[in-house]
Order: sequence, then C-alpha cells, then structure tokens
Amino acid sequence: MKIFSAAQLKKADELTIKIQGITSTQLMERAASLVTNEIDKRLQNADIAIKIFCGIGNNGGDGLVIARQLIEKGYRVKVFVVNYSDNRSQDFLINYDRLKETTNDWPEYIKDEGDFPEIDPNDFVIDAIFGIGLNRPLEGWIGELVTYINQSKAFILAIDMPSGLFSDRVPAEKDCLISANFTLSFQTPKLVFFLPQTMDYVGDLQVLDIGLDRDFLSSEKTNYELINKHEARTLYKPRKSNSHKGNYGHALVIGGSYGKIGSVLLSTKAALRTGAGLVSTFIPKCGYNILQTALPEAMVITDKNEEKLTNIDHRMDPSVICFGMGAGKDPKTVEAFKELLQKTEKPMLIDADGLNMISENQELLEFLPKKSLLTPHPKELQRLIGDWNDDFEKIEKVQEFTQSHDLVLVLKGSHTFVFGEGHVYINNSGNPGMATAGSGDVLSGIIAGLISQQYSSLAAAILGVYLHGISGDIVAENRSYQALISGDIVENMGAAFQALFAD
Ligand SMILES: NC(=O)C1=CN([C@@H]2O[C@H](COP(=O)(O)OP(=O)(O)OC[C@H]3O[C@@H](n4cnc5c(N)ncnc54)[C@H](OP(=O)(O)O)[C@@H]3O)[C@@H](O)[C@H]2O)[C@H](O)CC1
Ligand SMILES: [K+]
Repeated sequence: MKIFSAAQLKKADELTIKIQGITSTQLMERAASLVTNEIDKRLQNADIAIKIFCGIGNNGGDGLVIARQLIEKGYRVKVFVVNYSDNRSQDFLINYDRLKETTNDWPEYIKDEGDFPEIDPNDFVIDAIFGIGLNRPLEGWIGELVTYINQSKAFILAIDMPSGLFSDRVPAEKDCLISANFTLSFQTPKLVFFLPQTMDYVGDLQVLDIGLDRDFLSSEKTNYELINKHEARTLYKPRKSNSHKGNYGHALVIGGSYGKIGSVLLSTKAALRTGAGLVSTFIPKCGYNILQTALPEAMVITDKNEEKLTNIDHRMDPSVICFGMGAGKDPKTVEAFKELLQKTEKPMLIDADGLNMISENQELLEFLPKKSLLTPHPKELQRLIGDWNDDFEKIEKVQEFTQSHDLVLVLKGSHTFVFGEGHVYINNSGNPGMATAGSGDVLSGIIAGLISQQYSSLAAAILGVYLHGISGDIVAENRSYQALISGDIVENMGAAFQALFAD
C-alpha cells in the first residue's frame, strides 16, 4: 500500500471530485459515513456518552457528519466546536447547518480554557479537531485542550490524524498532540504512523478506503510503501515440481565465537526452514560438534582456531554469504573479514558483529559487494552512519548511505524499514514479543535463505522481514509475547509461508 504526503492526498481529493463528478460535501459524507459505520459496528448501540470535538476545517466537518449520523442511529452525542479561528470551511458550514436540523442539542463552542467541558473517563471522545491540514504547532488554549482531553483518560478515536501530529515531521518536545487509542485514517496510512517517535500517538490504526481515484493512486509516485500480505505475496516465487536442491542454492553462514555458536545455529536453521537447498556454516572449531549434533541438515567447515574466526578459507562458491552473528570483534577476526570481503563478489548479508567491524573500520565499506545487505538495529545503525536528530533525518541519512554504496539496508524496529533502490518499504507484521535474543539472527538466516533461492537482495529483505513477522505473530498468538523465543520463529516458518496464501 503506497504512503502519500498530505499534499498528494489533497491532490487526490480534488481530482476525485472532478473525475467522479461529486462535490467535496459528498466526498466528506462518504468518508465520514465509513467512520460512523466502524463506530456503530463496535459500539452496538451501547448507551455511552460520545463527545465529538470538531475543528472548523474539513476534519471538523467530518466530525459534524459523524455526529449527525450517530444521533440518527440513536446514540447519545454532544458536539463541541473548537473555535480556534473565525474561518470556516465550506463543508464545515454545510454540515453545521445539517446537524442543527437533526438535533436541538446544538454544538457548544470552546473559545478558551474556561469553556473546557467535563470529560468522564467512561466517555468516548472523537478527535475531529485537525487532520492533514495542520500546518503549525497547537498554540495556547488549543494545546491545553488537547492535553486536557488526553488527561481525561477517556477512550479517544482520532479522525484521519491525531490532532497536533504533523504528517511530515516529528513533534517538538513541547508540542501538544492527541494521544489516540485508535485512529481511523482516510485512504492511505501516513508515514508518521510507523516512525518510532510518532507511532504511539496513533494507537491502533485502521485505514478506510474512501474511494479516491484509483488511476491517480496507482500512477502517483511515492518512495514509501507499506508491506502487508498482498505486497509480500507478489514477491513470492512458487517452486516447480521438476526441481532439485541445486535449484535453491547453497548458503554459507559465517560467524560464531566461543560461547556464541547458538546465533550461527539459529541463522543456519532459519535459512534451511526458508527453503535454501544447501546450507554450510564456517565457524571456529569449538562449534563443530554443536552444529553437527544440533543440525544434521547443515554442513560444517571450521577455522583452524578453536575459539574465533582467524582465516575464512571456505573454498566454496556459495550463492550467498551471511556474515557476522556471534563473530566477536577480535582484530584477527576483523582481518579475516576483510580478506573475505576482498575475495567475495556476490552480495553478502552482514549482521551483528560484522556491522560493528565495518563501523570501526569504515574502509571495509569499499570492499562490500554491490547489493549487499546490512541488517542493523538502531544502535548498530548509529555506529555505522552517525547520529540523527529525528526519524525523518534518520531516513534521509540511510537513503543517502544505501544509494551511495548501492546497498540494501534493513533497519529493525517495531516496524522494520527496508531501504533499497531509493525506496523505503515499511513492514506491517510482527509484534513486541519478537524483541528477544536471537530474533535478528533468525531474520538474517531467513533473508539469506531467500537470496539462496535467487530472490534479489531487496525482494529477499522485504519478503524475509514480512515472513519473520508473520511467523512471530503466529507464535505470539499461541504462546503470548513473553514466552516467544527466536527458535519458535524458525519452527513456524512453514506456517508463515502458508499464512501468506490464506485469505
Ligand atoms: N481525501 C481525504 O483525505 C479527505 C479528507 N477529509 C478531511 O479533511 C481534512 C483536512 O481538512 P483541512 O480543512 O484541509 O484541514 P484541517 O481540518 O486539518 O485544519 C483546518 C485548518 O486549521 C488551520 N490550522 C492548521 N494548523 C493550525 C494550528 N496549529 N492552530 C490553529 N489553526 C490551524 C488551517 O487553516 P489556516 O488558514 O489557519 O492555515 C487548516 O486549514 C482531512 O484530515 C480529513 O479529515 C475530507 O473530509 C474527506 C476527504
Ligand atoms: K483529528
């Protein structure tokens, strides 16, 4: 699902009105009706006090339509106009009059702190104060009102955007903005719904298709795409029955050091569970019996050193090398990594200590094969490209870094972001239970397992991240977040592939 900017959505709005021969009032009615239906579905005529705070623009207009429709369905609704300006949008005015024809309980006006209404923790608050038209931080009493609403502890549903949240920048420390329990947003999600600094203001999210012009939505260019099942499914390559393990490549996982052999085991098993034809590992001698016992399906080559990697003489021509997990940072290992880079042409996946070695020896970057994949978590990223002021600057820095070195970068997080070929793919599977030891090793193995099967680095990263998340969701469903361990993600890869095609 593409992610558009506020300006692009406004353009879509205007185009839709023209092409479909409707008025903006009819489009507002259509959009707001979808919200009313979602509310009605969940409330089931519950006798709950609904308090709708309406701005004076079209977000407010939505709120007025929702109020009228909920009143017509018999709900107990009270409307407050947040009178932060004397301008009124056309559609606000039209719906203000329509609301007054529907009820004798006319909207109350809020003009300053003195007008703030009582809000009970059991109330259901609808935030229709600002949407994508927000163009400056909330000032004075408007900011106070938003803070007051948050402090009420009432359930807050935000329409289109939590008020005070910009669609194109993170809020300043002092900014006031609605902290919604739920956001119903129109047509496409906004980038700020997925950034670490802003996603918590959104709460649970549902995107409502308000029928904006399809041609515009499919032809309009954007660098950001949300990856759900539909997008992941299009990347999947079915298997021919007439095939053999050679068709699915031979991955080589290189890593491990004394006491950290488990990470290599997790990556190797994940690559096999993802469908790699053959997987070999190159590890220090201390890991030999462990690997051969724990995973008979994998082959093992050992370094001459007992405890760490000192000379990676693998004598193979692997489809893909996955390097770094558990490798440690001994100078001899760094030297061995450098020699490995210099003799490898095919894209490599570099994770964990491999990333830290590059961070501490940036000259290694020039030896990285093109289209190689880096899979940092935020801390490893900071060591690699330096710090950033906010999530937008972070995205710009990663974009610049990946394009200048022709790399793919997987930035792990509650929404993992995949950067490649100038685009940003935002993963929409996974859960907090996956923040557990070894989860990153498993992800690296999954991605390497896909590259081994001739997926491009970028496709393997996008599909691999999605499947990793789906597998984790299946585990969390059956075992809870707390009990999820990374080996479960490996074991549930089959169910993840099946889930890709379940409707
Ligand atoms: N296609 C769609 O997505 C549809 C969206 N709809 C809804 O329309 C809003 C966007 O409505 P808009 O009128 O453009 O803007 P807002 O309602 O968000 O804001 C109203 C005006 O408020 C002023 N403003 C902005 N920031 C502040 C601030 N910090 N303090 C005070 N006032 C502020 C600004 O006007 P100015 O003249 O002051 O600049 C805004 O214009 C969208 O979010 C949806 O809810 C349609 O209903 C259906 C289609
Ligand atoms: K809003």
